[in-house]
Amino acid sequence: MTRIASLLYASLSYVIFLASFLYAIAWLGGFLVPKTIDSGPASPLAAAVIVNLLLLTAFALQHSVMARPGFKRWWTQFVSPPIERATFVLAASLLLFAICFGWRALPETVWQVQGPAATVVWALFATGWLIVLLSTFMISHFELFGLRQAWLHARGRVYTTPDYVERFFYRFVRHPIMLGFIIAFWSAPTMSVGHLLFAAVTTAYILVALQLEERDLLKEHGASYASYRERVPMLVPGLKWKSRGTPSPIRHSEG
Ligand SMILES: C[S@@+](CC[C@H](N)C(=O)[O-])C[C@H]1O[C@@H](n2cnc3c(N)ncnc32)[C@H](O)[C@@H]1O
Repeated sequence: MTRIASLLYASLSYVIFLASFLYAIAWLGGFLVPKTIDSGPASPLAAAVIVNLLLLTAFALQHSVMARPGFKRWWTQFVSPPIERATFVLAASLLLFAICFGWRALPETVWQVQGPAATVVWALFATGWLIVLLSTFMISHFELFGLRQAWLHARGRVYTTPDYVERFFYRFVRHPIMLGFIIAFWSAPTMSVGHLLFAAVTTAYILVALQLEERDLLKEHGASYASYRERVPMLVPGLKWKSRGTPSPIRHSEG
């Protein structure tokens, strides 16, 4: 691909990501969009669960496989490195749309909160998504979504891998993006069976995916990431929850 074509491809992939991200917020919140998590024709319980689990598994597999360094090394024999991340983002966004449109509704209510409590839950829903969005800027938003790589290539600059960061939310937890997702996924004033299935499966997937991500981060950043892992909790601010993996050779006081 030429440099300009790569940049256009990455930009298009970013626009599709933005559309899928906004759609997913409205889909989960049950507002503004034609198809939401609880809308659509009724299906038998077993069929709905199987279809929904298959959709979530496709998304999880794409994310976990395509994000691994070994896969990237193999994959970049066929896809040019400056658009590798944009291709990951495009695949993830299309699968997110597939979840939104393919999801079989299971609208029976599991729990419901009303009045001021519902307002609090909506505020948590908004806070979760805001944490996700802000956290992407605290690491590197444009790197995460593949634009920085294509931009550097278009300008003829050498690509440099960004270092891991410990600023802002990353001072309090190591995975604020995933924390934001978990808050948003569980914050539903009316929790349906389908929404509960979605929240439970995605939370379980996040906990597994974080083990894989941290294993890669440890390999890439070595002792400095091991030290960060010892000092900063994984997901819950103030709660030191040790991840499994290589213990750090460095001793640090808890803080
Ligand atoms: C979808 S982001 C999720 C980041 C993090 N797990 C979170 O929940 O905030 C995944 C990318 O973030 C990168 N990453 C994770 N922690 C990071 C940190 N502290 N600083 C910079 N990049 C980080 C990983 O290398 C990976 O490419």
